[in-house]
Amino acid sequence: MTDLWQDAMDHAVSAARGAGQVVREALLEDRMVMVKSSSVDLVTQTDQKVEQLIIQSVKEKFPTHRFIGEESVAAGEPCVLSDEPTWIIDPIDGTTNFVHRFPFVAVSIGFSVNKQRAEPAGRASGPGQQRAGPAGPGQQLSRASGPSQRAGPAAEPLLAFLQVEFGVVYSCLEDKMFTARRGRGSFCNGDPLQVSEQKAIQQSIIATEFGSDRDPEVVDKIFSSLRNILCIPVHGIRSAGTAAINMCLVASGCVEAYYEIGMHVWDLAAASLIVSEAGGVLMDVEGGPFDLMSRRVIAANNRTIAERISGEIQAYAPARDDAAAPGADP
Ligand SMILES: Nc1ncnc2c1ncn2[C@@H]1O[C@H](CO)[C@@H](O)[C@H]1OP(=O)(O)O
Ligand SMILES: [Mg+2]
Ligand SMILES: [Mg+2]
Repeated sequence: MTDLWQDAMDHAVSAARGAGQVVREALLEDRMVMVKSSSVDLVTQTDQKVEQLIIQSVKEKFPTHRFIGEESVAAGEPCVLSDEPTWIIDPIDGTTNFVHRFPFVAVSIGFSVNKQRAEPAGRASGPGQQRAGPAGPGQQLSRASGPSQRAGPAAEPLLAFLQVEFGVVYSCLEDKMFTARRGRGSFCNGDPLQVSEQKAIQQSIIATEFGSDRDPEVVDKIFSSLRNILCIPVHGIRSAGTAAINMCLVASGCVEAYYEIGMHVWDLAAASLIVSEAGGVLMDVEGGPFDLMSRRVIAANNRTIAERISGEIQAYAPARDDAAAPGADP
C-alpha cells in the first residue's frame, strides 16, 4: 500500500508539538475565560489562537484539505465529514483543566479521508496490522482482539472499516505524543501501546466525565450510569478532564474503559484510532457500532467489558455533530 498520508501525519505531529508549546506558555499567563454553550463550557483566546495556528500551517502545505475545528464550528463553520481529506481538530482538549491549571491538557488532531468508501481487504504489515472491511457510512468499528490476535483470517470478522486515517493526541503538560496510523499500531513517544488484558470488569478502572450539561435530567442519567458501574463493583472511576487523554489511557492499558455521552467529534476522532490500533474496541453506548458524529462512545480494552458497560448506561442522544449538515438526519 502506498503511504499516501505520511507527510500529513508528520505535519500533524509537528503542528501538535508546536501547539503544545503555545499552550504551555499560555498556562503561565493570565487567561481570559469566555463561555460557549453554557456557563461551564469554557473557551479561551488560546483555544482560538492554537486552532488558527494549526489550520493555517495545514493550509499552507495542503491547500485543498478541509477542516472540522472545535472553535471554527463554534464560530459557525459547518461540521461535515466528507470523502475529502479532513483535519478534525481540538486545539485544547481540557479547556476547563487549562483554566484551572489541572495538569491534563491535550491537542488533538485526527485526519479522515474517504468517509464512505470501504477499502478492498488487504493485510497491512508491521505492528497493529488489520484489514479494512465494509461498514456503514459514518461508522467506525474496531476489532475486539488484541495485537496478539491481529493477524490471520479468523480475526477478520472483527475488523472493520475505520474512517480515521491517522490520529495525534499531544498531552502537552506530560509531554506525551500519542500517535496512530490506520493499520500500523499506536504509539506514545514512539513506544508501542497495547490495551489492558483484563477480562473482569470487577478488576477494572473505568474513566468517564461529567460533561458540561447541567440539565438535572441529564445529570440524573449520568449519576445513574455511574452508580450502576461503580456498584458492579469496579476498582475505581477516574476523570482526566479530557476525552482524548481518557482514551489514550485506555490505549495505554492504565484504565480498561472510558465511556461518555455529550463530547464531540473533535474530542474523539484522533483518540478513537489510537484506542483501536492499540487493540481496543469502540462501541456506541447502547452496544451498536460506534459513530463518530453521534457524541456517544464506549472505548474499551475488549468487547466483554464494553458490552457490560453498555448494559449499565442510561443512554440519551444529544444533537448529533452533523445535525445541521445538508442531508443529515434531523
Ligand atoms: N465543564 C466541562 N467539564 C468537562 N469537560 C468539558 C466541560 N466543558 C466542555 N468539556 C469538553 O467535553 C469533553 C468531554 O468531557 C472534554 O474533553 C472537554 O473538551 P474541551 O475542553 O475541548 O471543551
Ligand atoms: Mg475537547
Ligand atoms: Mg477543546
